[in-house]
Amino acid sequence: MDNVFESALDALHKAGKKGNINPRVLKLLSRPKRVSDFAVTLKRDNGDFEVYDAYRVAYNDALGPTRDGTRFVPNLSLDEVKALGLFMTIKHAVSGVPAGGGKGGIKVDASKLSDRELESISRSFIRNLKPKGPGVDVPGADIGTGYKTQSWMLDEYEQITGVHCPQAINDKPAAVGGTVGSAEATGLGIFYITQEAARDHEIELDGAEVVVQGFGQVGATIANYLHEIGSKVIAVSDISGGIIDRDGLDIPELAKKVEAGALLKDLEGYEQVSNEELLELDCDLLIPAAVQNVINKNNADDIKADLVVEGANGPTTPEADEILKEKGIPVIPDVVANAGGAIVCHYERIQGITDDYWDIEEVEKRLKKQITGAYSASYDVSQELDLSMRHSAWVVALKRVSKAVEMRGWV
Ligand SMILES: NC(=O)c1ccc[n+]([C@@H]2O[C@H](COP(=O)([O-])OP(=O)(O)OC[C@H]3O[C@@H](n4cnc5c(N)ncnc54)[C@H](O)[C@@H]3O)[C@@H](O)[C@H]2O)c1
Repeated sequence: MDNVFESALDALHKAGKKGNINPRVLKLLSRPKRVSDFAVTLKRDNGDFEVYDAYRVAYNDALGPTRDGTRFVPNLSLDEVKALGLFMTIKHAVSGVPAGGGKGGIKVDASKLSDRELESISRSFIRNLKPKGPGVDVPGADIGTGYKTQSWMLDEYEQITGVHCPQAINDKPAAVGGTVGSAEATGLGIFYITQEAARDHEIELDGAEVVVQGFGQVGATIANYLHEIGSKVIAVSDISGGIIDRDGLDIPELAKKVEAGALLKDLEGYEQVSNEELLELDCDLLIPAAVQNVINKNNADDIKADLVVEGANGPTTPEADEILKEKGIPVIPDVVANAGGAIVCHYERIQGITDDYWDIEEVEKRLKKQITGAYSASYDVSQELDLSMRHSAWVVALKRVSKAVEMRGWV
């Protein structure tokens, strides 16, 4: 299935059937509630003029205001934004976050823009979106956006309304009303989930052999947490390729080199491994934390890990999911495993609304309780209905959305 939105709908209907979800709710969830499709213009530094496609999708808001990321990427499509809006609806629902799913973005290569140009399109995105505020829709960050763009978006929103309102935009730095712990939230959430899953599948993490694909914000963070508790991270990779050491890599040392700008393939003194070979290594735990569709029908049969925890969004295709299930390899799905960022965005909102800012211990304590709660709810349903964790996570989420939709009398 090539169309990303069709694949998302396929997942929706499969889970809906397995979970016996009200067909009217599935019908309602088969398209977004609201789509904004608009233009963002830019006067380039060199005098050129550009018009970019921009979108914001409010997928479903039965559980609360729509929330989540804004993607600045050159190949953005409305179907991709719709699919991501549905995924966020599921991720918030399974995590117990009182929010609906939203997503948006601009079809632009942000890496080719100067800071002034990036500021201009970030502000223009907010002006042209005409956001209705934190009770309706809250844009956060995603690929190509981050602290800088979110600070400009917040400032633009506040300039328009004339009111300070940190809860209107997510993923801001703490200096403008963001939360501490946001940068590590996804990696830390994956760490908590990995501890739960390792216990349920009888894997001793102390000394466990771990492979991590992707050594960016998510991959390096989870590799480091596991290294700290004595796991042997035997292989890691980035877009340039991977490195392997069966005795365990020195993750803090590697992180320093990568933060300084090194690519893994250029590091001297390491045995190299390709991204494809890395996924097929014999190990206790495999964490794909880079891009989508890396475990697919071509390599799923050769995966030898005892447990897969999805750090990236959509790293396993539906066909590969079936193959891994037949092989008895449990997969902890993205909607549960990498929900830490979305959960901590919720804490960012609470802190913005109350003007009461928490310390890191408070953020981490709440994250652990909330994300492991999502894991347990999904695990219990997977045992009860004999489903994969992916299907059970969707069923848990759909039941929660369904209840809210029905109580509101929408179907
Ligand atoms: N950052 C978050 O809070 C967050 C939250 C939820 C999900 N995710 C997902 O996690 C994944 C990683 O996000 P991130 O924030 O760490 O990104 P990042 O840009 O910080 O790091 C990505 C890493 O993957 C590597 N990479 C890129 N393309 C690759 C390829 N084709 N093969 C192998 N490696 C490749 C990069 O070199 C880099 O090491 C993405 O799928 C993202 O959607 C991130």
